Amino acid sequence: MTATKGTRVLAPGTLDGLSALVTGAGSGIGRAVTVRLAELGAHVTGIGRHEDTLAATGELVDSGAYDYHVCDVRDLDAVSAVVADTGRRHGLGLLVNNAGGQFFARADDISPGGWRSVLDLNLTSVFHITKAAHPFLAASRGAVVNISLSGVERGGMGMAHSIAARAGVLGLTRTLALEWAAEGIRLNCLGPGTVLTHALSDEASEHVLGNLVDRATPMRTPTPPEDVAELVAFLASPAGALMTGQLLQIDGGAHLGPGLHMLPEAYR
Ligand SMILES: CCCCCCCCC/C=C/C(=O)SCCNC(=O)CCNC(=O)[C@H](O)C(C)(C)COP(=O)(O)OP(=O)(O)OC[C@H]1O[C@@H](n2cnc3c(N)ncnc32)[C@H](O)[C@@H]1OP(=O)(O)O
Ligand SMILES: NC(=O)C1=CN([C@@H]2O[C@H](COP(=O)(O)OP(=O)(O)OC[C@H]3O[C@@H](n4cnc5c(N)ncnc54)[C@H](OP(=O)(O)O)[C@@H]3O)[C@@H](O)[C@H]2O)C=CC1
Repeated sequence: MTATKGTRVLAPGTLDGLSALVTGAGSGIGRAVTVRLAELGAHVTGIGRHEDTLAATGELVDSGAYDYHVCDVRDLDAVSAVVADTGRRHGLGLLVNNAGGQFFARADDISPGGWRSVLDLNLTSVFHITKAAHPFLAASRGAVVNISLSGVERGGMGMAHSIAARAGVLGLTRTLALEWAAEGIRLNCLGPGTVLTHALSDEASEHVLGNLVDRATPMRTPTPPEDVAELVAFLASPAGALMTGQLLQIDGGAHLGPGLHMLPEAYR
């Protein structure tokens, strides 16, 4: 495995005056996105369930550039209220739907409750948050970035619920890109490959590093969260003004390889 370091290319001040809302801002990709948006001049409001991690993200950015709300994105009334509060106080030029996750299991082992839980987190919450953000995004001619998965269009073993949810998000993204285009609102999906955040640390490293990175990623490198953050910032910047309805893979070519599967036997 070769690891690349995150790369910063956008100029300081690129996002001056932007107000952004980032779900899952307390860790991993969401934290990297929050830090980079703030560095580029944005004000960021973070959402997550754990106050300690959300507060720790705040220690990485200039004071005044960040605030947060403790909220479960599956609590649709509560999260809609957070979106409205943020929009009223700061305006809203960028929504990053990043909070997400799943357990890894073959489809036969996913119960109705397990299915509902993952769909609620990765699809239903995205619909409601984005809808709540609509009036504020219309006022700012703003943008939405939905964090998806590399390979969402091809399937991934052990992730039937999550892949179905992210495929739903892709359909939602493209539909709203059409419905809201006249208001100047743009929506895109990013598909990271294997990102070595703590969320994957419970998985056997032999599988994550040996199979997902070395065997299933043509460039044999994980995706740095900072690279995902730079692409989010690009899409929010004037340079992304004509990009909408896209799924951008940022995965070292993993979508072209044998697939990212969460069942190790897929690689035997
Ligand atoms: C192409 C590919 C690209 C692949 C791209 C490259 C690799 C990608 C790797 C992706 C990495 C990430 O996304 S990392 C990101 C994020 N972090 C995570 O995913 C960890 C967080 N995960 C979670 O919190 C949970 O999985 C999740 C279900 C979403 C949380 O929901 P809840 O808190 O509601 O969970 P619970 O109440 O405990 O359980 C709800 C139901 O789910 C069932 N359930 C929970 N865990 C279960 C398990 N291991 N096996 C079976 N069933 C399970 C329970 O039995 C319940 O069902 P009933 O008993 O029937 O009611
Ligand atoms: N790591 C990887 O390899 C890849 C990850 N992704 C996706 O990127 C996104 C970020 O993942 P990553 O940074 O790796 O993992 P993390 O687990 O670090 O991030 C997930 C974040 O979402 C928040 N979150 C989870 N559930 C909820 C909820 N119900 N309400 C509010 N916030 C919630 C968590 O905060 P808290 O627990 O405090 O609520 C956490 O900050 C996810 O959608 C993931 O599926 C995509 C491709 C690959």
